[in-house]
Amino acid sequence: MAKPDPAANWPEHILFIGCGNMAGAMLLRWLDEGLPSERVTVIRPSGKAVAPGVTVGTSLENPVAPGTLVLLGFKPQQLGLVAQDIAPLIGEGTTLLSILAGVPLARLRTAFPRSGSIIRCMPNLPVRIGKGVSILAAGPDATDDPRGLAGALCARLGLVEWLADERLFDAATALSGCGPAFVYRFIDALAAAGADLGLDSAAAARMALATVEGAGLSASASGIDPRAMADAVASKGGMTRQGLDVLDQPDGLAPLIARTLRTARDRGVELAALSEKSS
Ligand SMILES: NC(=O)c1ccc[n+]([C@@H]2O[C@H](COP(=O)([O-])OP(=O)(O)OC[C@H]3O[C@@H](n4cnc5c(N)ncnc54)[C@H](O)[C@@H]3O)[C@@H](O)[C@H]2O)c1
Ligand code: PRO
Repeated sequence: MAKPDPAANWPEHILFIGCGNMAGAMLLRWLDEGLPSERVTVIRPSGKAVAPGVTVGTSLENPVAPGTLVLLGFKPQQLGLVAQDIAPLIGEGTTLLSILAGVPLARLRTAFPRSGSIIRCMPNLPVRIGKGVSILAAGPDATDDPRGLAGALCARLGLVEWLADERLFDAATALSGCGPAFVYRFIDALAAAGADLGLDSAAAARMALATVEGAGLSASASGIDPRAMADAVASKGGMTRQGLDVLDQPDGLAPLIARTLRTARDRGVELAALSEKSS
């Protein structure tokens, strides 16, 4: 039987424009998954190495070859300045995958008028271990192959959700793009509350992290609704219900999280405006 080709099902080339925390996590996961490193070029002002075998440069000098997937991994506020330099080098046959928070497809098309299909992607940091979430949206000018390519690449990072209505992109970003930070805050708060009750603070931090990890994994393994999972923890007449009653008060956890997501979502509109101003 023929050996599987490790280079199969990857784009001919992936060009990263900017490769910090988020794009770096995506790249390292794809390399772990078998993406041949010689197919990757990274452009970043620092010129610092990313991973063995990956070519790194400080600026884009030559036209990008058709068949290349170009991942935009810099900050939304830098769009105008970066596009001014690189857009003339990105033409037909390329696919643009943008992870820029807040920046709509229409703005990306204006910045990269000659590029092939443009797809918006909102990943989150757990992609590094294949447990991420990637939200995807494409405009009507995106053809089937680039959509399939983006979907397949993101499937290697964890859950993929396509959004039919791009207007919900900032809401989805607030939930899963920003979500890990909100969960990390919860872990911190759980640990601090335990320490406040007299536990050793390092032990409380270990317990809080393992509790959130175990709770997430068991909810996803069981497929049971989290509300029912909470009820299973709350023995009748026991301690948990008293705690849940505090969280469930009218000014408790639900309105706090709703306000958190709304505020994060609304920043997307401001980022879109800043991406307009940066040219
Ligand atoms: N951090 C996250 O969890 C997360 C999640 C989803 C999406 N994003 C998006 O990812 C993008 C990057 O965010 P980050 O948190 O990784 O920030 P970061 O600061 O870690 O990375 C930004 C990268 O852009 C590079 N850069 C700066 N100027 C550049 C230029 N002129 N040309 C090319 N590269 C340039 C920097 O060197 C750096 O590597 C943002 O658009 C953000 O909205 C981030
Ligand atoms: N990090 C990016 C931001 O904070 C987008 C989601 C997570 O804007």
